[in-house]
Amino acid sequence: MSTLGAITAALAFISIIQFVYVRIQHRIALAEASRSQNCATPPHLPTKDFLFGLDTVFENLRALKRNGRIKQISSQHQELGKTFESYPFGRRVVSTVDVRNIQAVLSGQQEKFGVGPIREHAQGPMTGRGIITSDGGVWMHGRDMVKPTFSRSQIADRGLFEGFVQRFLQLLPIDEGRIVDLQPLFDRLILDASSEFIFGESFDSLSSDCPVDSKRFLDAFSYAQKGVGLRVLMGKMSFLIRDAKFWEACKVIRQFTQDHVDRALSNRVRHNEREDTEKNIASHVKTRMEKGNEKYILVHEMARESQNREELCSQLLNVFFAGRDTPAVALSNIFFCLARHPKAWEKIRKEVEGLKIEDLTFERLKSLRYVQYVINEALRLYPPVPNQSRTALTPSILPTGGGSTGTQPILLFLGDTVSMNFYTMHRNSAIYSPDPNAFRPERWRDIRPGWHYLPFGGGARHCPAQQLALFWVAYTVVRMAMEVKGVRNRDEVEEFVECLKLNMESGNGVQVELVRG
Ligand code: HEM
Repeated sequence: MSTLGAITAALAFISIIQFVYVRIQHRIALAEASRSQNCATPPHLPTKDFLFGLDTVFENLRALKRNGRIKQISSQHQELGKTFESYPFGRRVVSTVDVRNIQAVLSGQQEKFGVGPIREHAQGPMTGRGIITSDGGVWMHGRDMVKPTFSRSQIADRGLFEGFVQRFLQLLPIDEGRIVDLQPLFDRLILDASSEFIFGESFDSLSSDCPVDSKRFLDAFSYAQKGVGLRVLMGKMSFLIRDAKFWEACKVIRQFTQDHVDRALSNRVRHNEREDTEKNIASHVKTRMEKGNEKYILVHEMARESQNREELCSQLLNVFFAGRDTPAVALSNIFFCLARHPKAWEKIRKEVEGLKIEDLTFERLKSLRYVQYVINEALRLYPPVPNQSRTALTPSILPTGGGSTGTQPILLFLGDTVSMNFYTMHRNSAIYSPDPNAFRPERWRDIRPGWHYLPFGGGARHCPAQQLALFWVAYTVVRMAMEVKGVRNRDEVEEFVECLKLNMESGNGVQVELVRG
């Protein structure tokens, strides 16, 4: 063995000893501190590897590979209760579907929990630090920057979205007796709408001439997204991944975004010269409402709040990362259910009978009760974001889940992870009976589940784009109901095959045949 090899082996050995020592210390400290504060540990996920939990890691990876990771978590909860702990790679993860714990993490004690320790490292090279990756000041500033635009987007130009929907409808093979997978088409619809909203220029993926630089950006984005998934999995060991293409993709993404930011900043200078009489944002909004059809573009609105090129670029990429496809996944999951429940589609058709395109305002869509029930129900059963994690930024206490009765508080140490599974929580029979696993939109007539229903998250970090996303989703459902009489399932597999990338979508797509109304 060369000298270098010997030094590397020695260093690796010392690191392992150090790791083991810290783990043992951590477990002893945890047991002692728990006792002194009347806390108790929750049930453990059975493991043969008490130090590194490698069997847990491999079991999780196998479940992911056979498209069953979320179902695996659900059955672990069925076996072990609402809260349990495991030690993948030796790190403590407390998994919970108990609403009291979830509320504490996302709301009551939210300042004690963060996303930064996992996301900044994994996603930072791609998007930089911003609203999605970071905690504290960077997160708060991102939130302040996007908030006004998202609340104003409700009065945004509907005509623009209608334009995208018309292109989308033209691509549907209605009455052709052909099977179509709606999933990639929804993806293109939302990509075009979200790129227009975020960058001010649609990627035009629904038309055949998608511009070359948009295509390059998108390819780089998909590649880097996969890289981020792997980096989340590998955690601190990510330095072992040797993938030059990932870093090249990150460069392409940032360059593309910087060009848009530069344009927005120079527009702003011109805009200031023209409109230096504008006194405040409120009067600006009023002017726009009077004009009626001006567009809301995130990069322009954010350039009002900050002129820092790097910061703008990172915050924009953070938003694009969160919103590029989630509404498309929501639409796919909704149509997955509708294709299997023709009666629900009939009821939607009945509800939209007589509506015209110009009637489809934000308020009108909200008032279509059955459409709203269907959306709620599909997002309950198949939430696009089925799982969320937070890392303890300081020692903290979860209110419940510990001890033999599962009711004692649980002590968390700095660096422990809390993993919350919304998919399982959304199927709680105490809230969603009868048939919590069945698609029954009518149940929404009588239930107000509050914290038991979190497709858009909860607390300070809940989705700031919820209303905009629900508008896009409801608008598309209604426009399809105006054009299409029958959505017939043509997928031989009846049940949902889970495909977990960053979101959870149907692994078999949404294979249907469409019949004109
Ligand atoms: C149906 C579609 C959508 C769903 C189901 C959804 C779901 C969520 C969820 C569950 C969270 C919370 C994540 C957490 O707790 O860490 C979140 C956060 C976020 N979403 Fe959405 N989202 C959707 C659409 C969008 C769109 C269209 C955009 C942007 C155009 C967007 C931008 C964001 C941002 C920026 C955050 C981070 C908020 C923060 O950390 O303060 N989302 N979303």
